[in-house]
Amino acid sequence: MELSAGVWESLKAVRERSPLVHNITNYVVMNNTANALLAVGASPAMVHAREEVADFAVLSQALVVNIGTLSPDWVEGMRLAVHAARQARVPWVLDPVGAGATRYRTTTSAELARQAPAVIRGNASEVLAMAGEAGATRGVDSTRSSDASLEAARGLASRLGTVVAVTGKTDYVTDGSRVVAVDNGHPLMARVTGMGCTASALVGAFLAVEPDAVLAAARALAVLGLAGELAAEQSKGPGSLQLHLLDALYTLDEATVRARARVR
Ligand SMILES: Nc1ncnc2c1ncn2[C@@H]1O[C@H](COP(=O)(O)OP(=O)(O)O)[C@@H](O)[C@H]1O
Ligand SMILES: Cc1ncsc1CCOP(=O)(O)O
Ligand SMILES: [Mg+2]
Repeated sequence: MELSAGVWESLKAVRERSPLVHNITNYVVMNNTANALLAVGASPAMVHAREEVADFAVLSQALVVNIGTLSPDWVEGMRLAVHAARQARVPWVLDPVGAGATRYRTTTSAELARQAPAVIRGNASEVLAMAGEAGATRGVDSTRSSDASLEAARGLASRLGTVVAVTGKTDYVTDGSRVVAVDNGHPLMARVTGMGCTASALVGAFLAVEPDAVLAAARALAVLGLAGELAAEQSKGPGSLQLHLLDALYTLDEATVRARARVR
């Protein structure tokens, strides 16, 4: 199948099956992420207590672990959720927010990355840091282009036997040998916090309906990027972009997806 053509099939499947997506994510983005998952047709739940994460992970069709506002209790919850998800063969996504900025973020990301995530989705700085390049990260935003981290993404994917999705102007998804690029998106997206976190959450929803993790991630990123383009056409700035993005995710139709998804 031509790569862009599969985007609609997966979006349709998410809408029809409404997968339950378990998120352990950060305080900053919980609301945006849950709303984006609902808008795309999935069913979000934000569940992080150590006492319940394992039970919840096995009820879900995908787990998304985002270390954005990590603390020891939460990291323990992440470990328990990932362990349960792996046992139950529930695919899971790692978002290593701010990897490289502090030792705690870098070591926690590295530890979780060894637990067979289906996809690691990060920005260029985070992927470079996870690949071992010191000094690539300043905070949670990227200082590098996705192009500059593609080789690091390939190496990381090969080393871990996983799929790495590095986002930015162009998004790249790789398992170390295959590389799929997604050209959808808009620069205004980088001015709204939680856009990458939303990307990771949508990757979770698409993994629930598409077992090929490279395709699932690329299709999710195409949907988010295209929704971002449509939203930007109606927005004066980041505030209205956030609002219009949810409407665009909800109203995306087959003709628009087939005409404008740019996956190669
Ligand atoms: N300059 C840009 N042009 C087009 N799309 C962008 C740009 N920057 C970010 N995006 C899009 O915004 C989403 C979030 O990515 P990114 O900003 O890389 O993550 P993070 O928020 O984790 O730093 C991705 O889907 C990406 O394609
Ligand atoms: C600002 C911030 N600080 C800690 S987590 C977070 C959200 C980061 O979200 P994203 O990586 O999607 O921009
Ligand atoms: Mg991020």
